[in-house]
Amino acid sequence: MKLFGTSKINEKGNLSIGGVDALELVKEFNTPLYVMDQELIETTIDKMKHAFHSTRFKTRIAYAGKAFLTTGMIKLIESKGLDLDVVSGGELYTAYKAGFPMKRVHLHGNNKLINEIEMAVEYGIDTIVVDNEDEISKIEKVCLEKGKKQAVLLRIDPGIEAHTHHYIKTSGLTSKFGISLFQENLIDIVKRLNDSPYIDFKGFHTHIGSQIFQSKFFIFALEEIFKYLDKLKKELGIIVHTVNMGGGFGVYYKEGDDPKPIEDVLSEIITYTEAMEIKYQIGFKELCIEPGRSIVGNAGTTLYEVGGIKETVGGKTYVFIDGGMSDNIRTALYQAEYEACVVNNPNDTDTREITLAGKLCESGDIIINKGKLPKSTKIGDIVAVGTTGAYCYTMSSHYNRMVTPAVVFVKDGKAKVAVRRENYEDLIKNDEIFEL
Ligand SMILES: Cc1ncc(COP(=O)(O)O)c(C=O)c1O
Ligand SMILES: N[C@@H](CCCC[NH3+])C(=O)O
Repeated sequence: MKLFGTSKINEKGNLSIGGVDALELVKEFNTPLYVMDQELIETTIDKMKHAFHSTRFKTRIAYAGKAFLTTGMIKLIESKGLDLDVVSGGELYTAYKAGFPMKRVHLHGNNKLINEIEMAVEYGIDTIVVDNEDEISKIEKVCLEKGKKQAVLLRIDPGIEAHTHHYIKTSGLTSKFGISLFQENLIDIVKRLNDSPYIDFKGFHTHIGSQIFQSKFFIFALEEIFKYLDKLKKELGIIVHTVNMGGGFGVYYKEGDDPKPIEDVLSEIITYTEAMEIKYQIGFKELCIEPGRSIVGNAGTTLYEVGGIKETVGGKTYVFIDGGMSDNIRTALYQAEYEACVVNNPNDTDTREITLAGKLCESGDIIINKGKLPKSTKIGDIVAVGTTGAYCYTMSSHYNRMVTPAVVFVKDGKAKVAVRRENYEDLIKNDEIFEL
């Protein structure tokens, strides 16, 4: 398993993360356990901030909370000076309760509920990213009622087909997100936003998908947007303040993945935008991005205990773990691939092909298909699965009434609980006993 950040093999030959032996983490916090390498998150953010910088325009990085969000994570994001992208009332409320500055919050969603728009306007968040025409009337109505004006970006779909899994593409002519750049009445929508007394139209947003390795797709998207900004300025005299490029920067999951260092991708985007700005002279002032996975993905490791090993007559070897698709649905949903190791034997090269399977009542409850673990792997061993920092905790479920694992942050030899492990009482706390 490729190790990132502070993960290493310690003097006892065990995997350690943030200076804490993974076996000690298991003793204290049990399994399954999500472990987040705090230092790696912090250094990744620092690298991004350093690379995503221009002397020609302002830059902002908003962390996409959907990747991994807890109150502690929000505090970390705040301390690092990033903005926050939220996509529901629940995420917005978490940010509000965590004391995150609302002037650094951006709200997304293709079907924002009236009460979510009301919360956003009331809290005084920075930007609502308008996803479709119906939403404009909703925002205007809320602003009229509250006597406020709301800054918005319009999410456009530049029709760029990035090479990533079909389910995590968000651009293309049939996408559920945003308004196509090729939609005939786009210009009328822009005019409507620009003329609305309740709306401060700031510019455009786009997000072409997730886990994208080739930076050329971001460049293609930027090119389409800048061409459109030029047209807007020439035809309507509208000068756009902000362009938000979304997130989507790919990370390493398994052998063969070769993402460009994030700082190189971001520098490329800056260089290209500076060139576009010089070429078109459209007077825009601010470039934003919204990375999620590239901030937390490699920083997460999930620890499980092996409960059984089964050799099938068909020649497949299953290693059963005490979690599964309830804590990581990505393999079932996107055919995601991961690497794993046995925590007290991470470098053993005498391996065999295994299927790392969960304990849920579903044949597709697999974390790793065709993985490798030592032949010596046995019941009671602790298995670590790498790069589970993004979209695992946040996509966890209670299927089969599984409890959500604890999340711990590790740094400088200390582990801190970010989310306590659920217990069976938590599972029934909202159930009502009604008369039959
Ligand atoms: C609008 C928007 N912004 C940002 C992100 C974050 O993407 P990623 O985690 O791939 O950086 C997403 C998720 O794909 C998204 O839909
Ligand atoms: N949840 C997806 C990516 C995020 C999609 C959000 N637009 C994944 O795990 O890869």
